Amino acid sequence: MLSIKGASSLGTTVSCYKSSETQRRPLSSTHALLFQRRVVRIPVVCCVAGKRGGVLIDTNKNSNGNGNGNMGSTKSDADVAAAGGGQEDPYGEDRATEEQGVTPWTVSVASGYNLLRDPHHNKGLAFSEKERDAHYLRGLLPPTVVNQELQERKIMNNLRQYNLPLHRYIAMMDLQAQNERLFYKVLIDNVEELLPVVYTPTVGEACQKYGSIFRHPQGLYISLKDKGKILDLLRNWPEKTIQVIVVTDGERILGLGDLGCQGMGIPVGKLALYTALGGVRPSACLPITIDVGTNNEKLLNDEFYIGLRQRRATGKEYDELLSEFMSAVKQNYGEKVLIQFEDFANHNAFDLLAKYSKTHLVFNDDIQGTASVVLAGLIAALKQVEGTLAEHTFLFLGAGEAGTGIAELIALEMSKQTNAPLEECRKKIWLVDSKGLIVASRKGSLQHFKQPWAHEHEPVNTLLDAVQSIKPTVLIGTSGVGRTFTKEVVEAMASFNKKPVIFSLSNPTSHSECTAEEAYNWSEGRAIFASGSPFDPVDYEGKTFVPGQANNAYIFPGLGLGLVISGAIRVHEDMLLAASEALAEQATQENFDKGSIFPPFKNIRKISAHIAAKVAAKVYDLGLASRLPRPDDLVKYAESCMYSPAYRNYR
Ligand SMILES: O=C([O-])CC(=O)C(=O)O
Ligand SMILES: [Mg+2]
Repeated sequence: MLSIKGASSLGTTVSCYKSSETQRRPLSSTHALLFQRRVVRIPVVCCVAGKRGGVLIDTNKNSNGNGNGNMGSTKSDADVAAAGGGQEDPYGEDRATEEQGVTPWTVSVASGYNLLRDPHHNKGLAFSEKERDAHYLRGLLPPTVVNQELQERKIMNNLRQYNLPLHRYIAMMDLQAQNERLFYKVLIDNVEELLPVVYTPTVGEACQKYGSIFRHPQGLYISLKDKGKILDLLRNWPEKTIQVIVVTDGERILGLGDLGCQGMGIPVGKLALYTALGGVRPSACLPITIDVGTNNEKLLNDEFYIGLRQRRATGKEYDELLSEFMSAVKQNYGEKVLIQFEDFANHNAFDLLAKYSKTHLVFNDDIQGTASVVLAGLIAALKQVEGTLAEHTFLFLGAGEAGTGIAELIALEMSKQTNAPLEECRKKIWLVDSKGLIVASRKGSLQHFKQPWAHEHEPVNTLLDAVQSIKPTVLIGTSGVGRTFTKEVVEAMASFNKKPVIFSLSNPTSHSECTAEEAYNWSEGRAIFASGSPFDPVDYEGKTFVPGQANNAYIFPGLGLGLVISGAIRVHEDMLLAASEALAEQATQENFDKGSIFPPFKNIRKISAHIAAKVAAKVYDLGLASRLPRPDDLVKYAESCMYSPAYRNYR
């Protein structure tokens, strides 16, 4: 465990120890070197409670070299709660006292001008009079002192003045870079309004224009040029205790295709949600983009493009870079860091997941996260439509990561419910790709992830013909192509289903297979509809429908929190099923009455805590947890671990 040993006066040299509760030992020479390299040479002022203070900026928060600062901790839930949010206070920052020393790994004290420019500690006008005196801020701020609530009101007021969502996005990113706690406070308190800004659909536009709106670097960029040096790059990142990494290679950003290095907006956005929705500490989150080039001609010719100007590396070159990356992550952060693969193209996504799920704690959001949220939606939908999962027939438009991932999880759940073999359950599920219905006669030319879905049937070329021939009760769009659920398709669904279940999951909004309005209008208000990107409520013949958003943002923050708090070392499909059940349980009759099969996002932190608890319980049951003992009340424990964005007082 880390500790900071006090130094009582200006300029005092601080001795460095890496300590555990029972043992202290001096730093090794390598650690000392590392330490020196990063020391910001300004006088060390603080650490003794009651003396003139300072804000500790620990620029080299190294732990035990594998990022498992608190592994095996047996602190009680109450201790964790007292630490004030986040996962077990990995830096010891909330617990430093005179009795309990903590190591000053390159500790310096932010004060004055630097403090105002440090996003982790800056409070802007909310610095109190006392803090302004203690931290050399006098004169650097106008005289007024305001609280965080007023700051939040001002930000929301400003954001609402912007007509363009992209301008709101830029303003939010600027806020994150200036005052992290205020950013999260604003996002958490206004989640329904701001989710479409920091996440889909606006993040899609931001990625398309990322080069020209680029102001300051976010996340870690690893490119082909860094081959052989990835471990060094990871060590350049200022935070050492990382719990969640979201990584993309930018090849399939939402439904927008190859955006190369500009895909960085996605890991940044997803991790903002890990913190805001799931309560993982921001300092424990690391967004990464792996730049292996892009095949997007427009970007290659764009003078503002920020990535490598070359076509994508493939084959051995690609595999070797990814393999070096995965090894470096494990070496630097240990076994328990969660790596979320995001927006990789199909041809890499399935292989990466299959390869690394055996050796790392990995999860593919587009395959597994989407599957888990859609299954939750179906479990909830079946409370309104008759029949069990196995009694329904499913048709997908799109047989990529989302389509096959959802199909597989549905089949798995069906198989668990009925004890029927998985292969039999798969036969209830049909997929259409760009070449028509996936049928047995196409097997020879199908990519491996589509093959389990090639059932006996004569060839069918169009979606409409497939709908008329298969007569599905559930139609799910994961094609990435907008407006493909035409009037004829929706009307056909409504002609043989009392309540057709229709999910248009492609993102962003412009790629949705149909709009909420179309689904309700064309089905005479009978559709049970959900979409991947948000749609406004729809009035149909005097009734207002509030369409649900079947977006993986419901699942990954809670799932990740559950994995982190239990110290999981591998992801198992039962954990995804547990997450689906937990989410489905949170939808109420009131939501159903309004036409939504999902609970509102405004309750997302509570929902995430429930998901985390169910996932963690599964991790413990499967013997894959490394954080022992198992807490008695996992929901309470999950809640107690969640980061809170309220300002801290600086002594
Ligand atoms: O980001 C989202 O909204 C959902 C998602 O993962 C994708 O569409 O790739
Ligand atoms: Mg995605």
